[in-house]
Amino acid sequence: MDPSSLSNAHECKVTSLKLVLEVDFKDSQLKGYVEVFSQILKDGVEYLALDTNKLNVVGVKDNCSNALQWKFGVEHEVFGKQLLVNIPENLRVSGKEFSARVYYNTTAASVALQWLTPEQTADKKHPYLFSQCQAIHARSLVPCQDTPSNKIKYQAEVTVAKELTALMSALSTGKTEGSTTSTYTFTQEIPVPTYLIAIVAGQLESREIGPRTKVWSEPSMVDAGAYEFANTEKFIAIGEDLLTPYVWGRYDILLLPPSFPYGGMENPLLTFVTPTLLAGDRSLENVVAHEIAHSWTGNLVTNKWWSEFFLNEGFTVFVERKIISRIYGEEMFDFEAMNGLKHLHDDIQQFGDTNPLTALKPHLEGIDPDDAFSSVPYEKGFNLLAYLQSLVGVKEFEQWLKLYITKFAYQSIVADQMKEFFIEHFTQLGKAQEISVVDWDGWFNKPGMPIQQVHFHSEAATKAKELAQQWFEGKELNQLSDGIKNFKTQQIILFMDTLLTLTEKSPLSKETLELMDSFYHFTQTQNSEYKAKWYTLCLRQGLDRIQPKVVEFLVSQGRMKFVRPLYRELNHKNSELAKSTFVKHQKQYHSIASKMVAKDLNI
Ligand SMILES: CC/C=C\C/C=C\C[C@@H](O)/C=C/C=C/C=C\[C@@H](O)CCCC(=O)O
Ligand SMILES: [Zn+2]
Repeated sequence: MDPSSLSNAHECKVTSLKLVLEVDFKDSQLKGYVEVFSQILKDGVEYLALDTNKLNVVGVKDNCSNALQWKFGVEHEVFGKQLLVNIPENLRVSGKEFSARVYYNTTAASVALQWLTPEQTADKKHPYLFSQCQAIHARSLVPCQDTPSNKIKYQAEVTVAKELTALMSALSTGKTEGSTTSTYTFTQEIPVPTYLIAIVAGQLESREIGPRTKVWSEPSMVDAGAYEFANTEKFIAIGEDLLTPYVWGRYDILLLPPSFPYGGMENPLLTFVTPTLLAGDRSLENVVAHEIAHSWTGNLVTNKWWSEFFLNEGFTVFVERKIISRIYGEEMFDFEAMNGLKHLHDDIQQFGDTNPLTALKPHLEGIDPDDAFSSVPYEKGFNLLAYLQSLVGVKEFEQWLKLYITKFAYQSIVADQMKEFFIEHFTQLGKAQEISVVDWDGWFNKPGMPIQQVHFHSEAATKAKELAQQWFEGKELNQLSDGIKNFKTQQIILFMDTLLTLTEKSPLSKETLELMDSFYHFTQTQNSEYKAKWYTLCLRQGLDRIQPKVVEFLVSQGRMKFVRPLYRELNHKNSELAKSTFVKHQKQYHSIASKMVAKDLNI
């Protein structure tokens, strides 16, 4: 049973949803109904239990428009409350089908949704709505069995003001025009977990960038997006070559307003991405490779519970790095692995290395998945796969990965199924001895850094680290003016990251930082990754002139990867400024980001 859901998919399983919703910007709510189609799995089951969170339910009817009895369960602060729909007695038989139409509206407290005023958008002309359902927020968008263990098909009819466009993580099937509104229809025929339901409504334009790909965004950003993500088709083709054919049909990208709280979200057919990826030189495109990789790992083979999240993310990081290294050279795999280890190390320090949440398979009973989120499932998960690959060989492991996708596609699985399939496959290939050294229990359940390590090697990474070491030691600094001249973006990021680690205990002088800035012009950068790291370095070393730039960055975007650590750093140096900035701008962040920053600042 999924500890993060209050639903009863094991007794009465929802098979599909039909959403009929109006996007009401005046009252900031979605309103209408959802038709819930389910199948009875257990004789005598009395209720269909759906997850809801901060939804207002108006009534429930059966498919002949007769009222059905319903009630709410007790409210849980994190998990919301059950909507219990009474199943008519004659249908309480295993194998029977039951459908219920729930009339409802979302509320201002529905966490999944962010409603932006025109002023909060890039173009400032029209309001904008977007959703973020992972991990357990779909229940604040629609009553549903909000557990990744259950996959459903969905259809939708969404009505918006005529000047706006609605899109979903589903195939667009049509648009009908009324006098002041348009109604868009969608269908998602491949069963998906509810965390992959997504909706957006706003003034949207698109540019075609490949045979199955458009970039969508507000008009002022769409050309920049089309340029930045031009390699999308190459990434999909490599994904297909590495794994199996791409089954979703289209792969479109939605470039969101700056408050989108994540780098990207793998909503099927319509990846959501942050505009902080717009570096102008495609240097942050690995996020798109990552989201594309989810088309297989996560969206086809899905973690059954959130405690198995590394099956989504660790596998996806692994495939992302395979894709990137096929284009930019094999060394990139090790380079990114080294970079990733640094982030893993930082997050484990932040949580504490005996913290149970740093285990690959944490226990999440009673825990808000947003609180458990870190780079652990991403990077420790990646390291497990890199380690397994090192035992059996690259070709053999890639072959196994294809078979893994083929075997578990369309299912939700747990780590033990992956483990058993790995052992079975390589035992059959005569590699039982090679794989007998794997400490599965240690990998899955021990907190802290990986217990069995892989040796990664990259010249490019070594150069970046050496330059950081030179600055740290402070010898012949005047000769370092060209230090990053031939560096790729990822090397500059690693250079800064290494400096951040080196200076944890022994800071650089302000003069040294100023010299570095005069050489490398980091304060002027438009690259969001450089900004985040440079500002952290300056704040830590007490270079106070950076504080206004930090505030400017904090209020110009809401990606948690940047705002959470930077608010924490600013809070150490200037708590008054951190807190007042957050309080003043809190409303412009997505509520997930706002919730997490408020916790970080103890507000
Ligand atoms: C073991 C961890 C337990 C539960 C985590 C499950 C879900 C976490 C939830 O809070 C949602 C996460 C959504 C992530 C979406 C995209 C990320 O891959 C983005 C990574 C950071 C970034 O680049 O901005
Ligand atoms: Zn991911």
